[in-house]
Amino acid sequence: MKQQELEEYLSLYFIMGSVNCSQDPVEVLKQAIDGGITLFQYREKGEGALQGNEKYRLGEKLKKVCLNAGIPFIINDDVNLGIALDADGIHVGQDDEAAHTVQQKMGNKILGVSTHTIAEARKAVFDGADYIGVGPIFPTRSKDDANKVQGIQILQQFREQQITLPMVGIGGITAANAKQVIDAGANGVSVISAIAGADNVKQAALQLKSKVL
Ligand SMILES: Cc1ncsc1CCOP(=O)(O)O
Ligand SMILES: C=C1C=NC(C)=NC1=N
Ligand SMILES: [Mg+2]
Repeated sequence: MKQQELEEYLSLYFIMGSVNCSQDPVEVLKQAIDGGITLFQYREKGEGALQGNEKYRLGEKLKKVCLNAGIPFIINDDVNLGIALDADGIHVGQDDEAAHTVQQKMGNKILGVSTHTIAEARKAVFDGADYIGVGPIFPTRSKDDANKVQGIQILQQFREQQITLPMVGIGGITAANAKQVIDAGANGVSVISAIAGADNVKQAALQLKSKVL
């Protein structure tokens, strides 16, 4: 996929698993798509997350929704699930399978890597990542083992250090702070609770979308 095309997909990158939703996850995804999300990551993780066949079956349903909407479907962490579901890409953290082996397994699928330091960002570039997730930018309650809060300056620092790879900010991003994340140099924002936890999911996505365009 061309860098320019991927940068557009990264504009409003919704991440969600059953743990993050009070409503049916399939309905939440449909409403988020109606609200204008541009990319989706299935991240089934944390207390009470689905496992095995249940995880696979929900993934299958969510992938179908993305396929119908023309939205790329990314799997978090679980490379085998990504391959089994023929996902459009995989997102891995520093403690997951190494990016370069995932690249080999997934062929020319989208490869995203979580980074928290300039060294990790440079390694992700070297390993062939297509984009990097950078954060947590603001305090977050959606990841219990999140690294320390970085603020938007980490995004500015990465650009100053000539990291030109597409990148999204993640962590505590809402309609109130999304614009600063873009102004600091991110190509888009990654969001879990501001959309998945909203009473009106479609409205929440629409509001965020208006801040990142
Ligand atoms: C997966 C992840 N990585 C860094 S913070 C985070 C959680 C983001 O969730 P929220 O958008 O609800 O703060
Ligand atoms: C931890 C993460 C960081 N960034 C992105 C985009 N996804 C993740 N799961
Ligand atoms: Mg991970």
